[in-house]
Amino acid sequence: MSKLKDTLYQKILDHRKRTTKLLKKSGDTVIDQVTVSQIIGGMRGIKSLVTDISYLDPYEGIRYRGYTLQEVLSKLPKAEGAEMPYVEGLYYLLLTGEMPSKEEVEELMVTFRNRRIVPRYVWDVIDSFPSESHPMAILSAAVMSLERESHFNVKYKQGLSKMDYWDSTFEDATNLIAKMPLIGAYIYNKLYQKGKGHRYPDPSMDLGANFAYMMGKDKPYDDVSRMYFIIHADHESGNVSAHTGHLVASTLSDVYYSISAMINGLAGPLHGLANQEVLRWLQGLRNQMDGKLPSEDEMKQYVWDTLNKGQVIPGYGHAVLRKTDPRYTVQREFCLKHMPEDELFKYVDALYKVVPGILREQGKAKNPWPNVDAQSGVVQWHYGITEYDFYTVLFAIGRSIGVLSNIIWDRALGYPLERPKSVTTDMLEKMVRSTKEFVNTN
Ligand SMILES: CC(=O)SCCNC(=O)CCNC(=O)[C@H](O)C(C)(C)COP(=O)(O)OP(=O)(O)OC[C@H]1O[C@@H](n2cnc3c(N)ncnc32)[C@H](O)[C@@H]1OP(=O)(O)O
Ligand SMILES: O=C([O-])CC(=O)C(=O)O
Repeated sequence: MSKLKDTLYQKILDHRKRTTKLLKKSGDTVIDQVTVSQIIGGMRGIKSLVTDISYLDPYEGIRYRGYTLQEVLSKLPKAEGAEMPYVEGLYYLLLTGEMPSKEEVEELMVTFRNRRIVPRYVWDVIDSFPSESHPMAILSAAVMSLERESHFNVKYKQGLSKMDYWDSTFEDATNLIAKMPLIGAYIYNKLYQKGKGHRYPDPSMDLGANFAYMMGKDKPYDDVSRMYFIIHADHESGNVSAHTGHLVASTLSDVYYSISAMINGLAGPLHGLANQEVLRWLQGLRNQMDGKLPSEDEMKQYVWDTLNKGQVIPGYGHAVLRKTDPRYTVQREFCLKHMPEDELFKYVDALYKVVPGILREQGKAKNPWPNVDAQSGVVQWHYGITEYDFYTVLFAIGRSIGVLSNIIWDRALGYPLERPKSVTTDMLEKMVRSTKEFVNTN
């Protein structure tokens, strides 16, 4: 057994006792109450999921296993001369809650390298898509086509004990994380770099550096990839992509079905696709300006015009956050260091100064501050990835690391099939009436 798997197994054994005790001794304790507006309004704020991989505080932002993003980026082991840590180390941290040593990460890097093999039929699936297809549709199909590789499915058919579900799920998850960057880069090269062909992985490189190599990008794109995959990896369990992955996996569908579903959820413009929308929207402004930087008033007018058309400002607002997203800040600091003179970055920075005030004045959005998507596309654009349809594929590669870590733990703790209850509008109205009558007669 590898060091990671062994450490994980010990953690699982300890954690099972905590979950069993909670269920046995406190199963009836009330944790939350649900209002009509929560039921009609997308279940905001209802505490109904459990995960120890990450937690999102509305004012502080995400913590992975208790560590802020700044702590994760400074404490995880790095390659010699690299600014950003190994992505592989993040997987170790998310799974075990322990900050790995360099040796532990190196062992895991070998595991990943040995699994960077994508069957030929996956390339055929990708090649068979028409060129106008969205890269997220291609990614989703490519991941789902791998379903026949699932160890979990084989073992399940052989009669697997519930206690052992996590083990083959871990193997599937690790295989998929190793393959995702190869699939992403292949899609990019097929759609946008036709003449160049596809580069096969370099076994001497870590996940981030190898992705940059397969994309045909020089330094510091290796660090950009590491930063990007790490900061997008998880955002607790209620966001659409994480929740979808968990929900589908709760039926004991394998990780390929679950991550394909996760990808489909991420592909909507209110969620992950907002990062491409930001670039599309910014290009609209740029075109209007005929190359010159807009004045503050011109910028404000563009924002108001968008709102007055009944559209949202992409990259702003959030269902949980009530402050600037720390993932925005991490990328902003990277931009200030590496590309302060970039024209689009100047647009993004100028928007930061005007959009929150306008959203406050409009008075609808509960959070007027920027989220991760407002900054991520501009970094990619700077390094030559100007095909913004591709950006959510990068998000999906990162997000799969967190969602897969969660799915392994779901299986380890025996979480059941997810199945909340729905009611009819008639029932809601009756419940409201009976509550009012109760209040009036008491
Ligand atoms: C990785 C991520 O998924 S981060 C989010 C990425 N998405 C975006 O950036 C898209 C733009 N933002 C939004 O559409 C929203 O802020 C969401 C979807 C992220 C959150 O939605 P909600 O939790 O419903 O936000 P909230 O409660 O603040 O919405 C209240 C109203 O403000 C509006 N609003 C929220 N954010 C914005 C915005 N950026 N621009 C304009 N209006 C907004 C909502 O559309 C809603 O309007 P309505 O009452 O007419 O329906
Ligand atoms: O948390 C959310 O709802 C959306 C988000 O920022 C993410 O999933 O990264």
